[in-house]
Amino acid sequence: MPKVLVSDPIDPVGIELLGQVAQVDVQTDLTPEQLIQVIPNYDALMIRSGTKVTPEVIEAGKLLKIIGRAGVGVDNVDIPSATRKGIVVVNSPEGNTIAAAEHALTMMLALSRHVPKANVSLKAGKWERKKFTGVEVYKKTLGIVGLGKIGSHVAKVARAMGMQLLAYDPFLSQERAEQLGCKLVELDFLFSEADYITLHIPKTPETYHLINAETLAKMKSTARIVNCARGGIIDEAALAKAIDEGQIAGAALDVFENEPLGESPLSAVEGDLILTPHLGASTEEAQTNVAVDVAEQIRDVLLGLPARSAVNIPGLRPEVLEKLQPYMLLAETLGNLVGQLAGGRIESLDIRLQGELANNESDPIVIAALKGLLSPALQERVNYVNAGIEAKERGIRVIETRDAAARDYAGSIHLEAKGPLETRSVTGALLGDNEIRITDIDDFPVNVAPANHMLITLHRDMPGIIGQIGSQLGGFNVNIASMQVGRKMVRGDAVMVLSLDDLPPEGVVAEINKTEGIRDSYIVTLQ
Ligand SMILES: NC(=O)c1ccc[n+]([C@@H]2O[C@H](COP(=O)([O-])OP(=O)(O)OC[C@H]3O[C@@H](n4cnc5c(N)ncnc54)[C@H](O)[C@@H]3O)[C@@H](O)[C@H]2O)c1
Ligand SMILES: O=C(O)CC[C@@H](O)C(=O)O
Repeated sequence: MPKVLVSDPIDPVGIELLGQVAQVDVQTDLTPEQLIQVIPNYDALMIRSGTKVTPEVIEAGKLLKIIGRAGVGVDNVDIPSATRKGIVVVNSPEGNTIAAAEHALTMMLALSRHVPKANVSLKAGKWERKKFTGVEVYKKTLGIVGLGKIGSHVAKVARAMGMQLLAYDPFLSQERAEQLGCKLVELDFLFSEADYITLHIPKTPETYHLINAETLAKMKSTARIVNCARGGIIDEAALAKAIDEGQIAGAALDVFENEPLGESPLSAVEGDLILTPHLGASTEEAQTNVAVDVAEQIRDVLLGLPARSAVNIPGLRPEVLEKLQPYMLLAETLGNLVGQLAGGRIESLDIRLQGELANNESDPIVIAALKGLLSPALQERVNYVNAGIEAKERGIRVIETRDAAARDYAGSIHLEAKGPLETRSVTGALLGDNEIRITDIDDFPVNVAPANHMLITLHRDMPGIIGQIGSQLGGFNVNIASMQVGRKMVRGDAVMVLSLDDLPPEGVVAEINKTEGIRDSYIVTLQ
């Protein structure tokens, strides 16, 4: 049974789900050193934002196949290291969207009405009504930085509260912003016009310290900032100074550059500053959603199935995945076949998507073809995660073309692998029940189902040659399950494809290559 380590608190429903297919160990108080010590025993790691999955953890995780982040942000996982090692990293892109958006809105309202301070005052026996006079959000301008899933929900609710909406998101269309009632503006304009600024962006090199002394200086003295996105987007020392000096009216933060917060200039702020300990996703509903979402993906990957929200392999919507999955298998089989035929060094792989496939997303098919191509050399070390990188590192140029006019099959894939000395090609299609058929080898038409063991010969079409190969295989005690010849002209060049019941012993190829008329022969293993 595979083993899963759960190193942050996860809703029991997720652990139960994983328990159906794996041994699950929950250890939520491991130090970084202890994590490195235990991780070699595990096939999967399930985390929230607490565990830091460093390059050292990934290096030590010799058996690791998947890291599941029960949440959105994967900035606590070293993705490049995981990708290089072929480890799938999955998250739950939508499970906590509502929770995080509602927390941002809660922070905005609590800040406007001094809720935390009024609560403390009242519990201290005071009745300070005038001191805690607040402001309304109605008719105020909200600047949303990042109009993705969470930002969009904030926009919908804020609009319903009567706020004017500005948004900055360089990756979003004007049309989408308008649908949400937002005016898409430049960042400086948003900073100078907004009464409230709420951040819903990832932490990237571009967004690090986006809010700093210089940008704070552009804001209104009545501006209030909410950050329920990621620590590090705000320069905390600059923010503390801006609040205490009255440069802005206040801020509410759920996330911090260092978590847990520890010693920080924020702790000493006397002005309006609300802090919560990364609670954005902490609702019962969100924790159930993310636990189930990620546990299901870990289960699937451990069972050899694809993950639906992998962050380091081409992401696919479930409906697209359902359609493309059989073609991915076809591409992988063809890649594997052409890789074995080409042998040795491959300089480029031409991938032609034909028929209905020409109008589909190609990334998953390209990745699957590369995985197949490299698997004769790399075996299980290549997978959907690292196939692209491995191909690039080997200098394999990938050329993608599309031919919607090809009509022999609904959809088919043609692969051509060029090496320094020769070029080999294969084509394949799917039949009725998504059954794979190899329909061309080196442009010779065939119609063969892939088999575990196959013998493929390039030969001259001449009387007696098929019988001779049959007898030679019989001499090696190898049983032939099926046989096909593909030729373009009588007594010209041809290919012969034999599906075999047994793996031929060493020496078969050398023996067959001695036969008159045989140009070359290959033992191929597919499936
Ligand atoms: N506090 C919490 O507990 C909590 C919970 C969930 C998510 N989050 C965080 O909230 C943030 C948003 O999550 P989401 O699910 O909405 O993500 P998302 O990917 O749906 O949206 C992010 C948006 O930011 C935009 N963006 C990227 N770079 C930008 C830039 N430089 N300037 C402006 N816009 C930029 C993208 O185009 C996208 O529209 C993430 O950082 C996530 O980790 C926090
Ligand atoms: O695990 C958590 O509670 C935080 C999750 C949140 O930051 C996220 O990015 O999904």
